[in-house]
Amino acid sequence: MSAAVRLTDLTLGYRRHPAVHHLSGGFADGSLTAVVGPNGAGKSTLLKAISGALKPLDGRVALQGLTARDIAYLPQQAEVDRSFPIDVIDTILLGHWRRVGPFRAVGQELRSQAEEALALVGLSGFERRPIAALSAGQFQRALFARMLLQDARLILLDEPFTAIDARTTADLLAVVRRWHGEQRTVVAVLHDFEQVRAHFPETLLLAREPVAWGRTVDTLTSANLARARAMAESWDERAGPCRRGMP
Ligand SMILES: Nc1ncnc2c1ncn2[C@@H]1O[C@H](COP(=O)(O)OP(=O)(O)OP(=O)(O)O)[C@@H](O)[C@H]1O
Repeated sequence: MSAAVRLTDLTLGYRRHPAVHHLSGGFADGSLTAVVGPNGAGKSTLLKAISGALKPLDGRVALQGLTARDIAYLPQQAEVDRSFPIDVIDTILLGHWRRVGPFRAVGQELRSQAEEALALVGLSGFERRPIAALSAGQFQRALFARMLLQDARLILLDEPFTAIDARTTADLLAVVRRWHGEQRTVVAVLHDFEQVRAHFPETLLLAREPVAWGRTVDTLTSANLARARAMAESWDERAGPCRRGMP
């Protein structure tokens, strides 16, 4: 299977402090992959780089046949500002902004698609509710509805089920399965290993450097997890620029 996203000797960081070192590999087209690892392992940083929001310090992210409009990116809930005075249906319709353009009116067909997406995530009847008045789980459902409408080939989810109740998680996992069934490429940062084992066939175990990447059964072994923990214990948060590969 060809790779939708290929990473080549990728090094990422902030103000030249590396957060991900020398990562090479690919997310196969249509694959469903969990990215796991200790706190501070660089998981969110990797998703930001794939989405195009963060420029690599070194190496490259190559998107095969995909442009920015083919990517849907769900940041961690804490990074989303909900104080904006907008209701649920307009939030969902923003998922279409790239296709419709900012100045064209939203037609009835689009509105029906938005309502269908809301029904799929269990939010029918919430169309006119301001987003500030949704629970965390309802808001996450709304963001999934927006991604359904976006119709993206590559879907990046950063801790989509953190602080979300079991029922909402089950409903949103069904949406992830649907995307997988439609051969979209899905990459999700997750912390719950049981959930990963049950629902995600591929896993990248990251501890700033890749510890293992492949089938979940081969990646999430106790030896690999112990290695990732040991690597996390030796991190120096004030480490300087990465010098590996430099003369
Ligand atoms: N905007 C930023 N500016 C500076 N450093 C950052 C920034 N964002 C992340 N970092 C640092 O980069 C490293 C990796 O962070 P990242 O958030 O990617 O890890 P993570 O694996 O997603 O962690 P968690 O599981 O805690 O969410 C950490 O040392 C973090 O402090």
